[in-house]
Amino acid sequence: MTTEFDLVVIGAGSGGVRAARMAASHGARVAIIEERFFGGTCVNVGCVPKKLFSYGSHFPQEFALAEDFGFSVQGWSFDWATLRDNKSREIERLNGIYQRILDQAGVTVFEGHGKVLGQGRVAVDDQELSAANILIATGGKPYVPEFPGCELARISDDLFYLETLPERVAVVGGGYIATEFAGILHGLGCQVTQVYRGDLFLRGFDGDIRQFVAEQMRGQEVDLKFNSDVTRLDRVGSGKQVTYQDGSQQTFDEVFYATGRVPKLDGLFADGATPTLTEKGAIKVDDGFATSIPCLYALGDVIDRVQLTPVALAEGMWLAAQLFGESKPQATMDYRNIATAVFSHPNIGTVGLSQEEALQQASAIRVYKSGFRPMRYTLGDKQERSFIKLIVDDETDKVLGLHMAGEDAAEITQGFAVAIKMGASKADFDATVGIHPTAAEELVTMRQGERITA
Ligand SMILES: Cc1cc2nc3c(=O)[nH]c(=O)nc-3n(C[C@H](O)[C@H](O)[C@H](O)COP(=O)(O)OP(=O)(O)OC[C@H]3O[C@@H](n4cnc5c(N)ncnc54)[C@H](O)[C@@H]3O)c2cc1C
Ligand SMILES: NC(=O)c1ccc[n+]([C@@H]2O[C@H](COP(=O)([O-])OP(=O)(O)OC[C@H]3O[C@@H](n4cnc5c(N)ncnc54)[C@H](O)[C@@H]3O)[C@@H](O)[C@H]2O)c1
Repeated sequence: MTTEFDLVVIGAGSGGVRAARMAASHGARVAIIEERFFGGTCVNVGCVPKKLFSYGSHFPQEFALAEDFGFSVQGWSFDWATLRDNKSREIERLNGIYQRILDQAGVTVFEGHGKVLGQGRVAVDDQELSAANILIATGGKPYVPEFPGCELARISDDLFYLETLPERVAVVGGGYIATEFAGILHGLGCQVTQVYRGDLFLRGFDGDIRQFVAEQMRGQEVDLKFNSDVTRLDRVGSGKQVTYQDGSQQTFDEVFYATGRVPKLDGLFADGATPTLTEKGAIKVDDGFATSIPCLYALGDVIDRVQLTPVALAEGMWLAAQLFGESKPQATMDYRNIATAVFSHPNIGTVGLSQEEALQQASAIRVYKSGFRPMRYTLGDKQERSFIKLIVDDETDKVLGLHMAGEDAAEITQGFAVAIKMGASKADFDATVGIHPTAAEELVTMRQGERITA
């Protein structure tokens, strides 16, 4: 049988679209299959609508701040339906753009469910395609643990389409999504309880940052309930009653679960066509994104390495160049020093190692910390603060980690990520003349470090 396509991609999300476009730009005959929405999680129920809601959720704070500058902003009100529907309109526009980008790149688009039938064989619903290579970029889906009443839990997708905004909300989980949702919902006026089973949320982030964000959120009157596990959910009137492991109970209007995501493999493989999976149910790939089946590749959230859009994009570009490019990229994808942000209130920006990780790799480090009240807040009694931390290898002077929580943390961190990726030393930071007055200048004016040995 002749192959119709050099590459068939299943899933038109961040990784799939980028791989398809880039492969086509290298001259490959490419098809892509999408069953739900163009642009995938990030565009439809992830980064983009989340960030739009996050922008919205800062307005009450801005109105209050405006008073300190002499503006009178009284009598404002908020209409959830306007924010939700404006967001949905913008997402529809982006869906169209994604489809057009694929068309313009010469990628053949199929709308339907993609299924791997065997080596080089893919089905789109009832139609069969043949391909020299197949790429799985089907992403992930929310995971909710099994417990009595778990069917009453809402997932992150639901937030983006809620009919009405609940007054009292519980957000269960201590990762990116739960912490971002807690900030958004609180900012939009909900009474929020974030429930986390461990001592302190945001596991994996730098310890000082985790503490700082918890203090700031408590200061904003978000109820952070740590060391709490939900054992059951019951419907009580129009509310949902949470029972905790200690027997205590609380009733909310909505309970969101953000307890991680799992790879999306539903109906993806015909019998006998499933590649090897990891213990956590992700598709197992080698350094070149090859699965255990010849010419079958996978990348993005479905391989569960780093669940971030820019990582899926980078993996897609890498693979397209590797398979079809004239010049091959570096031997393997470089996952070191990937900058990331949590769009919580306050924002977190981070790149490189946390203090805990640095102490496992270096025999001694220097830690520079600065906590301050941003100038914007100094005219009134607002207690918003920012916190910045640099971690430096004491022997080599190389900056190993940069962490910030506070206003503009994500934007500031992105710029500094270039320096850290290039291997900047603390002396390089010191030799950089700051921009005054900014919060970011703090990062090039930190002089008093504390030496800590492993
Ligand atoms: C609430 C939330 C907020 C987030 N915020 C951020 C953020 O701020 N920054 C960031 O970097 N990352 C963020 N992420 C993570 C980011 O969205 C993902 O890492 C990224 O979308 C992964 O891209 P992907 O291509 O692997 O999968 P996806 O974008 O999930 O795309 C997979 C696509 O495959 C389709 N599909 C699945 N199965 C099939 C099938 N059998 N046939 C056809 N099509 C199929 C799906 O419908 C989907 O369109 C967020 C995620 C969530 C849930
Ligand atoms: N700003 C961003 O870049 C951004 C935003 C959102 C999501 N994301 C990506 O999406 C991924 C998924 O986000 P997430 O927040 O769902 O996952 P996560 O892995 O960040 O956090 C999951 C949380 O749920 C908790 N948990 C897991 N199982 C549980 C259980 N049975 N009971 C109670 N708690 C449980 C974990 O302890 C953890 O705190 C993230 O890892 C991230 O890579 C990125």
